[in-house]
Amino acid sequence: MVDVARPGERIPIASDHAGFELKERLRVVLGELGYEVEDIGTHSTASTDYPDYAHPLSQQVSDGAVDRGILLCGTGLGMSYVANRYPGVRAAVVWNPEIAGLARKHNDANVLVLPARFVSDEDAVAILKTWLETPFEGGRHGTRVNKIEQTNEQNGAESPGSAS
Ligand SMILES: O=C(CO)[C@H](O)[C@H](O)[C@H](O)COP(=O)(O)O
Repeated sequence: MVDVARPGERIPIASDHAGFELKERLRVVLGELGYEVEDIGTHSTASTDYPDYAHPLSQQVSDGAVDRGILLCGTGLGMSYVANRYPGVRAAVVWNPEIAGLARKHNDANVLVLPARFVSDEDAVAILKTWLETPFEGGRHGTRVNKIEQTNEQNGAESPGSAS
């Protein structure tokens, strides 16, 4: 589980070419909010492959080198596919501030994924601030989050077809 972001915290951010311009905007906002931004790239609008940027950021979050990270691509989907393959990563594609809050409150999302071609700069900033500042609620949600990476057997669920 991750706490709300703290001033001075190192936060990696990465995008493909479709998310580059919004990444540049959010880098400035993160700096203004007092965070240490690690820009993994990409560094232009030249066509790139999103996994090349999602993998290094997700590995850092999975390893515990950082508490959280931010990914951007056109739809957010490709970045989220990659990030959620990493143990301990809970990457949420978010397109409005309400979902940003719920991704933190209910899902303890530690990677924010923005669909850069489908959100305005204004909404993206509101989403980012909500995600950084909203605590996880724990309780029943903690029970559920803990089950994400457990197998059916560990969860005590009956395997499909096991009913006698
Ligand atoms: O999620 C994606 C791919 O699954 C992103 O939307 C990419 O940014 C998008 O596919 C890039 O498309 P392009 O036509 O190569 O610019």
